[in-house]
Amino acid sequence: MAHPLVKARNLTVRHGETTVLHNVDLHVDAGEIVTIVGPNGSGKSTLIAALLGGVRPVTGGVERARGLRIGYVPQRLVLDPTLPMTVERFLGLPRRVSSARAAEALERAGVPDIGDRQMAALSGGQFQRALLARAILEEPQLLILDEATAGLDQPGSAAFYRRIEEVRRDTGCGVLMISHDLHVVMSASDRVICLNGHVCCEGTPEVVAAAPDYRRLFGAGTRGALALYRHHHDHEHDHPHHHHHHDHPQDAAE
Ligand SMILES: Nc1ncnc2c1ncn2[C@@H]1O[C@H](COP(=O)(O)OP(=O)(O)OP(=O)(O)O)[C@@H](O)[C@H]1O
Repeated sequence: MAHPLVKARNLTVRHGETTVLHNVDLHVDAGEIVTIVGPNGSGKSTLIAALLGGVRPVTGGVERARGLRIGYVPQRLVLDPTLPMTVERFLGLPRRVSSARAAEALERAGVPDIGDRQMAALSGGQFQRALLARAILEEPQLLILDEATAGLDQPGSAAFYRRIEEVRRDTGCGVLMISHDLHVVMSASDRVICLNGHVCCEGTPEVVAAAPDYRRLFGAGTRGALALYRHHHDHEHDHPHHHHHHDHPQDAAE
């Protein structure tokens, strides 16, 4: 295996008395799109916080490639709606960037014309694109997105993920994201990790969609997502990889 950008090994994390993550292993290589799916409260955000270094594991650890540049798109960011701030100025926080660089990042994020708009006046989709543009400005080797399409409609989130794929293609960055949008996940990811306090199953979207643990967690959503995946990825089912742990399946469920 090539040197991963980030690698978590045997990660166990507690919040107070509750063990939120049990022995989680995960890695992301350059150029691949890895998506974490899992029910509410299954530890997805906690896992990302641990990878970013914001949460200390009880056991195990996280290795990042030396000097790794990470671009992070949060689930949401609340700005004071009365605060006047243009998109361009927002992109210059915390470090000022030239107008040319800001414009290029907006172009990459698919919203070339919003630089002079007020942040408070953006639609949900435009706002998330502005967050993506800000993450791109870091020239990340690893882009991490925590439910970046929450609140977007299906075409909006599909368009957002297409942008992510283009950024990956153009820059070669690795992408790690959390998503609840199973249809899109199944068509846009190289690898899917199904989390429920531990890694229930992982592998190509097709392998995960067929896994009993995934079906038990997501039930009816599975078939349509898989059909869509087959439609987009006909004949691209190489290197399936998939493992199971049947112990404590509901540990982290709320
Ligand atoms: N700072 C915290 N202090 C105490 N408990 C926490 C904290 N953050 C998260 N938890 C708990 O840890 C568990 C996992 O939370 P986490 O936010 O990682 O889940 P998630 O999979 O991202 O959920 P969602 O899909 O709802 O965003 C939940 O039971 C949550 O209540």
